[in-house]
Amino acid sequence: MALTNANEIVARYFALIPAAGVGSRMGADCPKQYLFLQGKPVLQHTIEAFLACDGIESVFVVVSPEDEWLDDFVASSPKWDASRVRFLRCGGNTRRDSVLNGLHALFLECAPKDWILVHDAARPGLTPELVRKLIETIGPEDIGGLLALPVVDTVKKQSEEGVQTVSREGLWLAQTPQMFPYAYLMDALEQQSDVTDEASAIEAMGQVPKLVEGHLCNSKITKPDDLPLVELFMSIDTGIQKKLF
Ligand SMILES: Nc1ccn([C@@H]2O[C@H](COP(=O)(O)OP(=O)(O)OP(=O)(O)O)[C@@H](O)[C@H]2O)c(=O)n1
Ligand SMILES: C[C@](O)(CO)[C@H](O)COP(=O)(O)O
Repeated sequence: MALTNANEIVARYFALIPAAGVGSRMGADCPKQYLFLQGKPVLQHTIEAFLACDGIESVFVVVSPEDEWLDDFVASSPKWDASRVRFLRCGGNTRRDSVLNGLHALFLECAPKDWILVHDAARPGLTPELVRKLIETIGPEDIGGLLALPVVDTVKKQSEEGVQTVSREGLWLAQTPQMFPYAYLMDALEQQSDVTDEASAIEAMGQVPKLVEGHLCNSKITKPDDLPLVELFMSIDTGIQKKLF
């Protein structure tokens, strides 16, 4: 717990990276977080995006207890300070289970109001600028929020009745990080087991997460075609990306 000189509790920022998926839609011979982009594993890019942010106290990576690639990954990664990067072998059957198990594992490290930035390992194009933008946009009066992209294309909904055009007004595509206070997030995920992201659990508690515009460079690697797209964004000079915000 951080205290100011006046003994006031200062909320800290931690990154929690769910990296315990198998990448079934990618269909690779290893989980997609261990595939290489720009000469580095996807997971290393994601970790380093947070390490480049001074305000991030530590990065916790949740992997599967059965993960057989982690040891080689650690051996070939930079020798990160153990106080800044920690691997937690507590991944679960769903992304929500992995995140909740990770939060439980941090019970003795995090104070209730510490901010947890949950970020998909499969989003390696995250930039420090986007992390800072999220942190700076969410104030102490907010329950928290997430990076997201406003929908700019016409939206079609396909059903047994056929295809309908639905209004894009107010529609956003959720990204990550999704940033919420440690205790509130853990409580929300305890109560909501069938959610695909943290913000859904917070919404189910009657709260309104803040939507902060992200960027396509922060797209999730899900299928094989996503790899060259994300890699292309990684090759764009960061200066240009800064101008895009
Ligand atoms: N049980 C799970 C499932 C997913 N994830 C993580 O959640 C993020 C987003 O999930 P997704 O893109 O669905 O990854 P996978 O579950 O690996 O992919 P798939 O659904 O294609 O199997 C990924 O970083 C993934 O590693 C996790 O930590 N634990
Ligand atoms: C959390 C997320 O990336 C927000 O869009 C998305 O819900 C993850 O979905 P997935 O099916 O677990 O990839």
